[in-house]
Amino acid sequence: MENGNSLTNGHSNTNQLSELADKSLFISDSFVDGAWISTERQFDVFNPATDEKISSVASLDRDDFIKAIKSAHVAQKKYYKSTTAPARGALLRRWYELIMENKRDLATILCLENGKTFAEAEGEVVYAASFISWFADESARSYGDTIPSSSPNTFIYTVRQPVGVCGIITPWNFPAAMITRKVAPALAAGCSVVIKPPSETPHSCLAFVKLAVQAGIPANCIQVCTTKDREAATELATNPLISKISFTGSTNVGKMLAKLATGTLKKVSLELGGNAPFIVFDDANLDIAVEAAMICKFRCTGQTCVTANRLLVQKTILPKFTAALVAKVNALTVGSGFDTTVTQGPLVNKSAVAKIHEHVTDAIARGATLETGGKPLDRPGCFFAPTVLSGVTTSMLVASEETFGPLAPIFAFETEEEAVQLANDTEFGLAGYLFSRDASRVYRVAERLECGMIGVNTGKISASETPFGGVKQSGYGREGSMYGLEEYQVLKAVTVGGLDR
Ligand SMILES: NC(=O)c1ccc[n+]([C@@H]2O[C@H](COP(=O)([O-])OP(=O)(O)OC[C@H]3O[C@@H](n4cnc5c(N)ncnc54)[C@H](O)[C@@H]3O)[C@@H](O)[C@H]2O)c1
Ligand SMILES: O=CCCC(=O)O
Repeated sequence: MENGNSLTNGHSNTNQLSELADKSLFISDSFVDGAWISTERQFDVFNPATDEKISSVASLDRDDFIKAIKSAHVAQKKYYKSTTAPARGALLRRWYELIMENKRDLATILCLENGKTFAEAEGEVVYAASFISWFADESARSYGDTIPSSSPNTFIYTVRQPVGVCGIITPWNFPAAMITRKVAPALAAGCSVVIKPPSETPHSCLAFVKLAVQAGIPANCIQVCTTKDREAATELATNPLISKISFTGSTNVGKMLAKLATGTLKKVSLELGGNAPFIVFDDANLDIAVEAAMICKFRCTGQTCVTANRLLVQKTILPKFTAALVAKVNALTVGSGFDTTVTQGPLVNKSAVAKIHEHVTDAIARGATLETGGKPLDRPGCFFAPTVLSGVTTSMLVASEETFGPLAPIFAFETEEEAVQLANDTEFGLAGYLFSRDASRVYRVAERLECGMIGVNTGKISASETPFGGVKQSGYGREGSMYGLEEYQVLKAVTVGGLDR
């Protein structure tokens, strides 16, 4: 035991990989122009629970990206012309089924490279597959309009057409779901994609793509360019054959890519960082609020963009809420995600550990109280003790920066007005949460929070049917839901004149 959180030992890569039922799903090549390709230049991938090297992966250069984009451009035209929307839906349905059949292997690969617990990894595989299932159905529900014309003998209608070749760039925290949430609607719409997966976790993407090809998705319509060369990856934002770029990741990189994309006026979707407020009013059901805080804060070891970054708690219930949260945090078990007793995996790398440590040290230096945790764990891997701080104020780093780690900082507030003001005092606007049993207050506060997504009396807001996305500097565009398909489409208006009526 350390800091109240129990520890378990690491699990080696070789053991986990030898247990894959289908070993061919563990791939270290890129997939370009319908072929698996390797390169002399490679980058290494590490197991964050043990620091062991897992693999060396192909590191593509700009010319490889250009080749993939050209090939995806030719393929997209053929794919759209030769498939109906229901036929594209059927391909996605088959891909979904193959993912579910290979769920354990996919979760093993994901757990190994990302570190999240095996249960969470399996959960992510199912979550990732749910977007494919959703867009398999949505594919056929893409409607245009008929429009009464102001000119005689004229008829106007609209059609939704695929935008073209899409560049997809994703982060490591959800190595599977961030890819399927983009690729499934793109393929459903009749687009082709060139994916640049994160260099920390490329293997999940490669395994998913192998299954897509097995499902019958035309090979050149789904290309994967693994690389450590970020310059080369910017080709996705500048190449004129790319019509759309969809990015999930940090706000700085998103802004830089959006600027590059204006050069050729690409359609752009950005799912960026967050700084979610989690407001607990004194009329809330405390058990529900504490349980939600645990899910929302400590899922994926605090490395989700919708994680509760700031816990705002009404003064009257502060001692009770803090004690209940600390008790739950002390019951967490930290270690390798493959250990079934573990509830908290490692952080993704050493710099993630350094960032949370900086936030904790800064907050304590400025007067916060350490309730539990507070330091990196002295063992191999990238571990930080799950931490609760109370007495946190807006002068501290954690108030304005996304920690992206297992740190629950508690701020106190007195009035509803103050809570809303504190919650909105950030440049970000992805998710927000509020806990109250007063229906009018729920409506009022949900209306005033400057966020793209709100959880009321729940910490779970992500689902394939719910529009996912932010406002302010958390980006624009919506993923999943009935709105997700149109991000990959353009609306064409057809005016037919000279009709004989
Ligand atoms: N809003 C959302 O839906 C969402 C979801 C997950 C993560 N995120 C955010 O992502 C961040 C963490 O992920 P990260 O550290 O991987 O982010 P990141 O921006 O560093 O990287 C994201 C992706 O962009 C690539 N990349 C980085 N620099 C690039 C460049 N110059 N040119 C081209 N590609 C480049 C990376 O290799 C990776 O594939 C957090 O801020 C988190 O909030 C947001
Ligand atoms: O980290 C961001 C995505 C997580 C989610 O989809 O809930």
